[in-house]
Amino acid sequence: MTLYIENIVAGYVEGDREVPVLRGVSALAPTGSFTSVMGPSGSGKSTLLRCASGLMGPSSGRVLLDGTDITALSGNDLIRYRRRSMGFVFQSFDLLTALNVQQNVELPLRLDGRRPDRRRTIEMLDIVGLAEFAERSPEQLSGGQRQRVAIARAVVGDPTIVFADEPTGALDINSAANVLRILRSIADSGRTVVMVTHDPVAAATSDRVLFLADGELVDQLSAPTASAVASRMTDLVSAA
Ligand SMILES: Nc1ncnc2c1ncn2[C@@H]1O[C@H](COP(=O)(O)OP(=O)(O)OP(=O)(O)O)[C@@H](O)[C@H]1O
Repeated sequence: MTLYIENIVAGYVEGDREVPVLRGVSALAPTGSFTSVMGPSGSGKSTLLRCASGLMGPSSGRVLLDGTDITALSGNDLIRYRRRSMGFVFQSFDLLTALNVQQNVELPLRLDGRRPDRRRTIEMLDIVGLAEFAERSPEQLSGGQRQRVAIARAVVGDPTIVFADEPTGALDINSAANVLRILRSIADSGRTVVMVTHDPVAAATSDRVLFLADGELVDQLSAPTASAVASRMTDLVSAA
């Protein structure tokens, strides 16, 4: 699924004034591509991801997914669209401890009124190397394992686009590498992946890096290497 963000302006209301965050951002993520979003703290990365995934409405601009303008969808249509087409992975995993691993993975399907197929759930858990953990509580898993469960949950509904907000932020180097390898393979299987990260090594697994500064897209890097990403970030932070 091709994501096209067109001239997004967005902010937050604080008291009686609107604080601007994104000041006209346009970007393209083609089908099957893996895009990273980087930038100094507070530059608007998470806000961009929220707008791109319909979690937050921009004050102007459009978000087109294969030509569908999701900013024009309302209420239930937007919820349904998000449940059918999108997968989400967050830094904090957000697994429910009252459910076991299998039930956590199946939750998005149940929320969408779909009947989970245990074979498919186990297949998803197998992809992230956790098939034998299906009956466990998330509390019995390490951080890296929890994040892999969250990825299985993100892809169980066969989304066409996956959004990840600092998916490796809470992980050690080995677990992070594992999670990045899985995200890379999700993109290689034809889904679009968009990831916010602070880590140049993580960004280097993607096809393209978008650099935000103060709510504007200031640079892009294709076929990134960790050192090229790190040097652009250093430039951005010293310019801020
Ligand atoms: N819910 C909110 N209400 C008000 N202001 C917010 C809210 N969320 C974010 N902001 C503000 O919007 C700006 C951009 O935040 P955002 O989380 O998009 O930045 P970021 O680049 O992802 O930052 P970080 O790297 O620190 O996570 C910040 O100044 C932040 O304080």
